[in-house]
Amino acid sequence: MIKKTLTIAGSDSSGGAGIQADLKTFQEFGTFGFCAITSVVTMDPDNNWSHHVTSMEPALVEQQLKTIFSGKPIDGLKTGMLGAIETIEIAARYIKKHQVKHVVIDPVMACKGSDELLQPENVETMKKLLLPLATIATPNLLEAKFLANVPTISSLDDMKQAAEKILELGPKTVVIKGGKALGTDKAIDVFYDGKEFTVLSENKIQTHNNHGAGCTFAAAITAGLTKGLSTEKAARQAKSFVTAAIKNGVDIYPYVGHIWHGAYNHAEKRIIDNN
Ligand SMILES: Nc1ncnc2c1ncn2[C@@H]1O[C@H](COP(=O)(O)OP(=O)(O)O)[C@@H](O)[C@H]1O
Ligand SMILES: Cc1ncc(COP(=O)(O)O)c(C=O)c1O
Ligand SMILES: [Mg+2]
Repeated sequence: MIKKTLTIAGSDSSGGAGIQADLKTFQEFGTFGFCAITSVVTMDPDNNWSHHVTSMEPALVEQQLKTIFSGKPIDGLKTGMLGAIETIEIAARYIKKHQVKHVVIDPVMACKGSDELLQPENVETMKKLLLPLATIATPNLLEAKFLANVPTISSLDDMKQAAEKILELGPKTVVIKGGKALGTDKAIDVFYDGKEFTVLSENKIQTHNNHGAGCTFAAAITAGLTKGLSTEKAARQAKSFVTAAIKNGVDIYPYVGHIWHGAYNHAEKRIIDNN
């Protein structure tokens, strides 16, 4: 039976991140994708592409979840941008009620190129209600800094220490994405399950086309988990998948460049195969 994967996240009107990234990735993995839209992000081409988030009414998010969960069980889900605080509470309630087996919490707080938190008021609720439900949490460096409550993360050692602190918030595993932001030659992520640190490393690609990388990485982990991979294997596969997507990115807008979610299967012809 085809695996059913759900994203509870925002819509990125520019098409590269958010639910757009998640659904495209779910499709590339051969899973059946669902989405509950929490918010809509628009970018202003007349004002330096500044981002604007409009949250959905929580009651409407709940109606979406009610619809989705009235069918056969969802095998795995991810959360991304969450909109209103009440939406976080609703999402946590549905995850618990339906005992979703694989839960990936991508604690989206900001968009690339900005250190400004889009919805700072959401951070505490996300920490308290969602992280304890996570099979894996996937913060980038900025998000890890806020979750671990540390002043900076600028080395592999800092990443490991932050990972230990984030694990105390309740997720079973955490992968901190060093990505482009970490000043290393390689694109390094630190995976930690409470016992061992595993460093996931790929060549760093010199490109601006990385919009949507984090969402795609988390969606790929979600799909991999539903197909029976261990958390570490799912993260490794997601890393290869997103690296191909970054390498084959596309220039569509003058401000940010998008990754191409289909690159692993269609440009590199490597074909995800873990049915
Ligand atoms: N320029 C790059 N070259 C190779 N890998 C990258 C690059 N930028 C990001 N990555 C990888 O993409 C994934 C998403 O990371 P990142 O872009 O930091 O997340 P986010 O989009 O949430 O900020 C991680 O595996 C990271 O290491
Ligand atoms: C709806 C939405 N979710 C998430 C993100 C974060 O995207 P990324 O995968 O680049 O971290 C964005 C960025 O614009 C967004 O618009
Ligand atoms: Mg992100």
